[in-house]
Amino acid sequence: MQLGDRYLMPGECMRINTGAPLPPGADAVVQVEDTSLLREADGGRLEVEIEILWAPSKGQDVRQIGSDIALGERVLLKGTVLGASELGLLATVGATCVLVYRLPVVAILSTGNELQEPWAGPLHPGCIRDSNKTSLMALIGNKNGFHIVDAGIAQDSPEVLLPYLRSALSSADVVVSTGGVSMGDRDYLKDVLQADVGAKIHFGRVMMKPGKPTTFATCEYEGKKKLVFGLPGNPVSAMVTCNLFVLPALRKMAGHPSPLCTVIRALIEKDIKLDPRPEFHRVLLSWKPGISIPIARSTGNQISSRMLSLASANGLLILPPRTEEKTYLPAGSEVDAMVVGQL
Ligand SMILES: Nc1nc2c(c(=O)[nH]1)N[C@H]1C(S)=C(S)[C@@H](COP(=O)(O)OP(=O)(O)OC[C@H]3O[C@@H](n4cnc5c(N)ncnc54)[C@H](O)[C@@H]3O)O[C@H]1N2
Ligand code: MOO
Repeated sequence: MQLGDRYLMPGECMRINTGAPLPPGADAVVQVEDTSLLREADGGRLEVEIEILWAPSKGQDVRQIGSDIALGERVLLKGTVLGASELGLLATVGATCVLVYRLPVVAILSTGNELQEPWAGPLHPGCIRDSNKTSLMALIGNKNGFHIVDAGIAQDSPEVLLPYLRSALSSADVVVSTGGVSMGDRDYLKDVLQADVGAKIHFGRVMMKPGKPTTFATCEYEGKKKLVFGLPGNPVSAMVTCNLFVLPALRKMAGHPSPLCTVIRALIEKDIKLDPRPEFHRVLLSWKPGISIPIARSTGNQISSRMLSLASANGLLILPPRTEEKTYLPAGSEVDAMVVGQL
């Protein structure tokens, strides 16, 4: 008998697969393993009589029409981030064309005479490999899904920096540079931004560790508003300030309803000395059996050049500045921790 051939009468049943429509007249589904075949015909091709081993109840294993999505039900709210499940929902209802925020394009620029491309062979005297661009491209692009442009490595001179900056501004909505924002005599970024690009510097120093020289500017370029984040050159400082300033701004531009990083409470494993600046201390957060709050283990020496302090970290403890009365936090203290990696 084919589905829809005729109405099922009491005492009759039909074999169907999961998800198939219910034959007219049927009001319950019994799993095949709860039946036993009593009689067959046509050399086993026809099932004539079965026994149902457990009495079914009405409506058993039947998904009512509208039980997943009711008629007229709203499947997504405006401002929802389209993750895997949300995209699947849109596919389910055939909504293949939806209005979305355009993701910002981010140009990433390294600055410094001492920088060599990581693939450029052995280091020349006095040089180091540019690691910031790789880290930031991975964090902003691969991990957070924004469009990125490699804006190169600019030498520390206004004449070289300006064309790099112009090209970055032209190709992106947001420019993220590293280096050249502190007090050195070759730190030209702020000057070039103000004098040559007409940018407004909103802030150029922040009371935090790491990240003191973090700079934020906006400008009008080729008729469009652009954002410029001048992050410190120290590799840890660049990554921490990217998490703190750049990613929330990008999420906001992309219409994210909650652009800030997730902050949870954690217990510090050992005493931590406080710094005169509020500090973002790199830690590994993990849970011990029977304790519901995570334990924060410091990743060791916190100097802002030491990427090893960040490589294994999944959290940044938000530590208060040192005062005369409070110079350290004792082991077991509960503090806020920003989540920056897989927990
Ligand atoms: N007189 C002062 N000097 C410094 C201050 C200050 O307040 N007064 N602040 C210090 C702090 S804190 C930081 S952080 C650094 C940041 O300075 P810049 O942002 O101008 O960065 P650079 O001097 O260009 O570089 C610092 C450090 O990082 C290395 N670096 C730079 N770019 C990269 C890269 N792409 N990949 C890997 N490493 C990079 C660079 O070689 C330097 O060693 O200023 C302090 N000084
Ligand atoms: O503020 Mo800097 O980023 O500590 O080294």
